[in-house]
Amino acid sequence: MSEMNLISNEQENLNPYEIVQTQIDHAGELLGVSKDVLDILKKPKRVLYVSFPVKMDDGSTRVFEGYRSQHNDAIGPTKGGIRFHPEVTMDEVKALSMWMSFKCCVVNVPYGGGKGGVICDPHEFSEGEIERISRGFMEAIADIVGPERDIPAPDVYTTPQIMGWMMDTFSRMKGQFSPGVITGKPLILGGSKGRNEATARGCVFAIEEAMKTLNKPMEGATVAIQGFGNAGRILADLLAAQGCKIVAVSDSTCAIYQPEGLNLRQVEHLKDEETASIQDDPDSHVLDRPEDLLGLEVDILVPAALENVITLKNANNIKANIVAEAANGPTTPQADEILFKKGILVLPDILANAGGVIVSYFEWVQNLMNYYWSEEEVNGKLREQMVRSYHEVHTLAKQHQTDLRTAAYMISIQRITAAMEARGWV
Ligand SMILES: NC(=O)C1=CN([C@@H]2O[C@H](COP(=O)(O)OP(=O)(O)OC[C@H]3O[C@@H](n4cnc5c(N)ncnc54)[C@H](O)[C@@H]3O)[C@@H](O)[C@H]2O)C=CC1
Ligand SMILES: O=C(O)CCC(=O)C(=O)O
Repeated sequence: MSEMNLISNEQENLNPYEIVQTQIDHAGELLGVSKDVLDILKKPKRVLYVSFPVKMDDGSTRVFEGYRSQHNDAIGPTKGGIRFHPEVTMDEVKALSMWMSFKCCVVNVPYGGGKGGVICDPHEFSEGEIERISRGFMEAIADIVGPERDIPAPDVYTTPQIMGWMMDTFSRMKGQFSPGVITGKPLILGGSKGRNEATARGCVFAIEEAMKTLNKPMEGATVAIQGFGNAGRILADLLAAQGCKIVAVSDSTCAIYQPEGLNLRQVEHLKDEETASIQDDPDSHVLDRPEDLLGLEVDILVPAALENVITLKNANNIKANIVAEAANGPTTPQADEILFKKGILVLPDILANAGGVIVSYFEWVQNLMNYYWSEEEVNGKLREQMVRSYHEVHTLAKQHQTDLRTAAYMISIQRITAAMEARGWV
């Protein structure tokens, strides 16, 4: 990490595509891999831009834009979620697809990385409009996805129901039932038991191992979580079940804090109410600025929302012992360097949130076999894969006296390089 020497007074670069390129260069340099290899890894193989018309409820037609990026398919078909968010950009989707490649490799899932995004805020639309946007996007990308080509999944503001509509659209277009084209589906359409909780559950397994590394008990550990959706909310429940005290959570509207521990049932109930919000929780107080959650004195900090939240500006304020990145790309390279110097153990996104794609892989395998596993079997295999990967990364980081992110990239780059060599690409 010390070689990075990235801290400067210049304004920080927050472009996620350039950030992932910096991360690749840094790990590649430590590994001594050739420039040819790095040149391949630093660009996605294919990025599709699409625009598609959608009939709105008021009879008007609106044109939506989106992207699907496929980074590297040396090891297998590309894989990764689809995000519906007003701030989606092509560079963001490219970066997310690249993080997917390294994520799949570090946990030994035989996929390359892909990612998609539609520029929209689903909160503005009716259910029928969201269905038509989902079907329209799948129709627009159908030529480049498929069970053996590229397999989407849920991400920010997309749901199992959306995966179901997309699967249906693809199956109708191809004239055959194709559950393996997408994962994170409703169970009745070939979804896997445990997929909905998998990102959070995998992150808990990584946190447990990290706490053992630090000789700290889970019981009583304090936790702050930014983001209260699929990843953050389920993490709160699972960590509370391990005896952790969830003292703060936030969503896109505000952050709430209760040093004695939040009443999670109450907060969840408010989150589910159409007419209420977590800020109505009578037993906690709303932080002046939502980002103040990041600087709370807690054992475990979990960014579980969007990119670039721990930056040069606030990294020095982070007081947690562990930062567990349930979100993709929450920490910038410059912030990473500061956290490393402060002795904070960062569980990097490509490891910490890999539970989602691990169980997506299990879902795809079950779809291809048309034979389905119990939840215990899924969770047991997930635990095995997360624990083994954590220790591989941690051991390498110790050997190289570097941070876990760099070690995770080193493992992934070695594996992708071996596949590219075996295929004769380099
Ligand atoms: N869903 C999955 O299987 C996986 C998700 N991830 C990552 O986890 C992160 C969260 O995704 P999901 O939980 O799936 O999305 P989600 O749509 O279920 O939830 C997103 C949550 O973030 C909150 N949020 C949005 N903007 C925010 C802000 N500025 N500050 C605080 N909270 C904010 C929303 O209110 C919502 O509670 C993303 O980075 C995603 O890429 C990573 C691996 C797998
Ligand atoms: O489940 C998957 O295939 C990918 C989930 C995802 O988008 C991610 O890990 O960031």
